[in-house]
Amino acid sequence: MMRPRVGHIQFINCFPLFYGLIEKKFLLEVDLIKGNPTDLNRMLMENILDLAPIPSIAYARNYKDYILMPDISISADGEVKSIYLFSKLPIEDLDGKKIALSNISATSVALLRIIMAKKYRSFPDYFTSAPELGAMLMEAEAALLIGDDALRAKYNQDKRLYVYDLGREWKDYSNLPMVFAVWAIRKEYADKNREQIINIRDAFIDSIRYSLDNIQACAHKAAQWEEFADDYLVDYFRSLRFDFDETKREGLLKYYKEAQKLGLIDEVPPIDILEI
Ligand SMILES: C=C(O[C@@H]1C=C(C(=O)O)C=C[C@H]1O)C(=O)O
Repeated sequence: MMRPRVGHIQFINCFPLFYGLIEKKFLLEVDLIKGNPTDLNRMLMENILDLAPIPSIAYARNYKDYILMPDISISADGEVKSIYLFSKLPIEDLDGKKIALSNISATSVALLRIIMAKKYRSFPDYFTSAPELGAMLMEAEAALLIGDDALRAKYNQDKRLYVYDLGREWKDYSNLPMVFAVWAIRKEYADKNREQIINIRDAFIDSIRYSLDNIQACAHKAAQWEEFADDYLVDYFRSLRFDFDETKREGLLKYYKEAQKLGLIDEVPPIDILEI
């Protein structure tokens, strides 16, 4: 039998999922393929992967081919600490101004458009850019970074800039958590491989629990090749949410409804979760 082909987001936010797997040697039983979230979605579409974490908005665009893994997501209920708008002006003053968007983000790009339109009644002039803050701010009034780029830029924050956490902005607007990534499974694969999926789900849940129980060691390892102090990542891992409970699903549905109203997705998909 083939080993399941599982995607892995190459961001620090996924480290707690990964750390326990390394420690417990579960990695030997799956083929783990790394990439950024948008690449992983493409590989899932092309049947190079069986299941993968993907930007939550990518599920809305491909839901007919996918079913969702229960119980895991990458979410935040308030501050996310790795999705920031860095701005030269207060956010209230960005209507009609240029905003540079990280080209590795899908979910947060749409989230920013929603927040600007609904919370601030602003319609900036958006353009996509490589995720390099200095270069972005040469051309734009504000810049959106996600993942490790955002963690690094915030760690070395330029005090002249206004900084807005999009998890916080969303919570203030909707009073709900925000789901940034979901685990999508190809439907064909899900139909035939229930046992494997249960094993993978359980391994991830064990891994997250192990990582959070050993959070100092986990953060120390994640910070190994970075300039961050361990505690910066301890704090980060504690603000992320890795479950996919009722209120997360409610938050996700609300996000999809808002995205659909702004024409960012064609339809609001059902939150179709594999029953296992
Ligand atoms: C929390 C994060 O969520 C990520 C944000 C994504 C996006 O904006 O498209 C996609 C996947 C998530 O890993 C982050 O990377 O900072």
